[in-house]
Amino acid sequence: MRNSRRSPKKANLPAPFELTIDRYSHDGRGIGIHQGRVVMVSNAMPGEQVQVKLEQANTKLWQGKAVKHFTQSDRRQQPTCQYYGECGGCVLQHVPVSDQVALKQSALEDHLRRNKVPHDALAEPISIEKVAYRHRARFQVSKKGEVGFFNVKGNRIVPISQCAVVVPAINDALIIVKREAPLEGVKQLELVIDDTDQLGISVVEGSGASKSALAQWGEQQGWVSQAPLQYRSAGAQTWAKPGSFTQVNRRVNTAMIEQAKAWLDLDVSDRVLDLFCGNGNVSLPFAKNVEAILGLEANQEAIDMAMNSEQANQQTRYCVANLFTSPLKDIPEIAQFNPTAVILDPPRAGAEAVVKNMNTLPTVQKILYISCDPATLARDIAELIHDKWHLRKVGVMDMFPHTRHIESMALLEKKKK
Ligand SMILES: C[S@@+](CC[C@H](N)C(=O)[O-])C[C@H]1O[C@@H](n2cnc3c(N)ncnc32)[C@H](O)[C@@H]1O
Repeated sequence: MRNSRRSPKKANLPAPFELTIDRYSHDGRGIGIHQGRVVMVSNAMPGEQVQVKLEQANTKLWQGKAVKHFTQSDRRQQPTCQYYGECGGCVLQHVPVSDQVALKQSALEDHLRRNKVPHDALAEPISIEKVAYRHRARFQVSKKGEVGFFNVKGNRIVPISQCAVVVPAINDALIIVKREAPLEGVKQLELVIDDTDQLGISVVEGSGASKSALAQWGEQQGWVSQAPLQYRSAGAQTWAKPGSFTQVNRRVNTAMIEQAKAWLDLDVSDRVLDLFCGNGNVSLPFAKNVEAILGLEANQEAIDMAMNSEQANQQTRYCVANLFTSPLKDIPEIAQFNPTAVILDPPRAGAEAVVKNMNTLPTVQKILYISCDPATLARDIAELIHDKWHLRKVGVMDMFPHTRHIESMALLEKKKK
């Protein structure tokens, strides 16, 4: 009942109408005003005159897609992927990459403004690869055994034969998987390639039987499913098993770590606390140049991987901790550590509980925050600058070109008294 009042059923949605697009939304859709209502339109760019077919409408916001372009932006480019418009992944392909980066920057600035975070000009964005950048990809598998990605609405699988943003080796592996792999009981699978060109395969979602069947089949192809894969970024070696978190864009990952090093500017007297450390990807490259590293992370397997890195030594320690539920002061490993710098790389939910407790770590002078959601980043920075911290640098990293994802990095320094 409540739903039908807020959002009319499809049949009751207003008929298609003409709209002038004024600006981009945070996620790269076009925005126009129709009869006093904000309308967000996919596949529409500022300056364009389009016909909008509504897909959802509530009292404040209407959402739809452009089904006809009466005028087109001269910035519009022809999408190269045959699944554009259907696949929910690379929805910004009609926008040149430089404009995609600019709109991600303006989304970040808007979140900072809304959270009343003053800042200087954004840092130069990290933007490197435009296509074939993903070294790890998760594919949905339908009940009929079709392999692909979810559609734009996320309610149907679009079967695909090739993906323009994965590396060629994963596209080649995908052909073999579709042709030969035992996919019964598999709902989602991952294909990944490491920095030694070893392929990995794993079932992310599916029955127990499907996991062992696919693993066994993968091993017959010379691919791994249980053994760790090996990565090298910014001079450090890390491990991760297929199906585990790794930064998917290897070149942007290296550039991100190099930027983290340059911004933090640490020396041999520094003690680094790496929160949400995963397999140590960001902090292990600091191992030779600082006094000590302590990494905390919820996932035991990731911690085991960090401890097995070539860079792990007497001065590096990685431990399991739930950073959403345990106050920093109650985590015993931190109590004796006296960090001078904190690296924060949380999931999309951000690090609210951590930043609210940052004053329990009085020795910290610098915080480097890596974020996959500018809304929670801006919220958390606002909390910090309210207290003892200055925002020194902030900028975007185009980790996922053509998609709506926005990755950012911020550096905060403690205010001098
Ligand atoms: C964006 S990843 C970053 C990982 C790592 N810094 C890297 O670059 O590979 C976020 C990490 O936060 C971890 N995480 C999620 N929830 C957590 C929690 N409640 N406490 C601690 N770690 C958590 C995830 O397991 C994941 O490894």
